[in-house]
Amino acid sequence: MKTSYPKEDIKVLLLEGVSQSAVESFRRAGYSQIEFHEKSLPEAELKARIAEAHIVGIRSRSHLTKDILENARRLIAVGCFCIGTNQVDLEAARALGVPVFNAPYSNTRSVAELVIAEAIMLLRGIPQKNALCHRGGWTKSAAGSFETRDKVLGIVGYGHIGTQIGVLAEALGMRVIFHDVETKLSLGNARAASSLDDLLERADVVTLHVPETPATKLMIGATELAKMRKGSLLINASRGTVVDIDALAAALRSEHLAGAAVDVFPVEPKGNDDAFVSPLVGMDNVILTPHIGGSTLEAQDNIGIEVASKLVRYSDNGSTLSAVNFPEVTLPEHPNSRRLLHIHRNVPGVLSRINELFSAGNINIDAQFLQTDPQVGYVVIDVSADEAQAAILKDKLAAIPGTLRSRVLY
Ligand SMILES: NC(=O)C1=CN([C@@H]2O[C@H](COP(=O)(O)OP(=O)(O)OC[C@H]3O[C@@H](n4cnc5c(N)ncnc54)[C@H](O)[C@@H]3O)[C@@H](O)[C@H]2O)C=CC1
Ligand SMILES: O=C(O)C(=O)COP(=O)(O)O
Repeated sequence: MKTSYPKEDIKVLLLEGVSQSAVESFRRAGYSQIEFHEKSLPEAELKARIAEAHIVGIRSRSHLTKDILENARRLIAVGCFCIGTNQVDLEAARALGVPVFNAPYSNTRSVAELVIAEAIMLLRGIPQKNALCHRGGWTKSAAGSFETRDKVLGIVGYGHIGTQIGVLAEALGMRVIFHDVETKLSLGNARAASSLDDLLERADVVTLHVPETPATKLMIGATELAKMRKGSLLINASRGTVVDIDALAAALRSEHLAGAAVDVFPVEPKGNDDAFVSPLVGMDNVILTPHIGGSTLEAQDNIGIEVASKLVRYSDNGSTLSAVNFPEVTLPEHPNSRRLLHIHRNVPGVLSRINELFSAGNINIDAQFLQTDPQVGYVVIDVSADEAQAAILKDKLAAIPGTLRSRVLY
């Protein structure tokens, strides 16, 4: 399918070593201009590279701020090749007419498996026993070692990952309680705690699976850690901003907590060559992992295919289904029509200007699709027009006041 840019002119910028399955998906769909970087880029370079790109693919490291997005004048869409989308200013992207896609389930299982493994390891005191053996020590003892069976697992954020962990934990015989801001269907025998405090006071292992939002920022600080049971364990594979890391270090030093497993940090190295600095470094009872909760080959492969296919679909066909910041439209193929895409500020008068344009030009509309949210309107118009007429229509659409982005698909 031909788009208003010939496919060979569409520039795809892929950062942070997204899976090769993404590169292959773009190539199979006919995209040849693919710039691939193993790492995230420093801010100035990111700004410069993204200004040239039509499609950009990132993971959790690259921060797409309002300033960077405003500079990306050619940008059609953003793909987060991960679950979290907090690294993108979604409001700014929406206001610019740029849909953002992610992979909401493809690494769920990988995070859940890691958390279950960590719960078992922490309950057995393996991190400190392992560290001691590496130093030539030997403590064969059952002191401080427990089975998971019958222990209480407290899940904070009972969404895709939290529920998956609950199911796996029950298979081990754990008792699962959870806390969420939404009312959630309990899976298996899991029970909602009456509050976050209730959960913290009852759980042997607390595991965090909330997104990064203003409400979750530092939601686990000194006060919350003090409410956890003496000798209990904390796992954080959500976002580094959720836990006050200095307060966690203090709770571990005072032995109020028996151990922790931490995958995400308030400040993370930009790439594999940069140094990792944290107050938790050197604590034998802490499992430290470099934000690899979702980093399995299976997950990355699936994410590459899933997000690339959403980006290709939007680029080729205009469908925005499952965009996280944008009016969602599922579109049929349009074999016998030219398809015009018009994204505009949702202000009075834009739609009537669009329709006037077609009636004045005596152009027959084969199909029209419209979806709006309070800020943005997305209208898709299939017309019986030849290539030249469609190009003229596209220019006229782009000149309508309030237009954010417009494209034509031939
Ligand atoms: N370590 C890693 O590599 C990975 C980390 N993640 C992180 O895990 C997070 C969760 O992922 P999913 O389970 O897929 O998301 P989800 O959206 O399915 O679940 C999040 C749950 O948290 C709840 N929640 C939101 N704010 C809350 C609050 N203030 N208090 C209590 N509950 C609250 C929501 O209602 C929802 O049920 C992601 O947003 C991402 O930041 C995700 C994948 C990999
Ligand atoms: O999926 C997520 O939200 C993650 O945190 C995983 O991020 P990553 O793709 O490993 O940088």
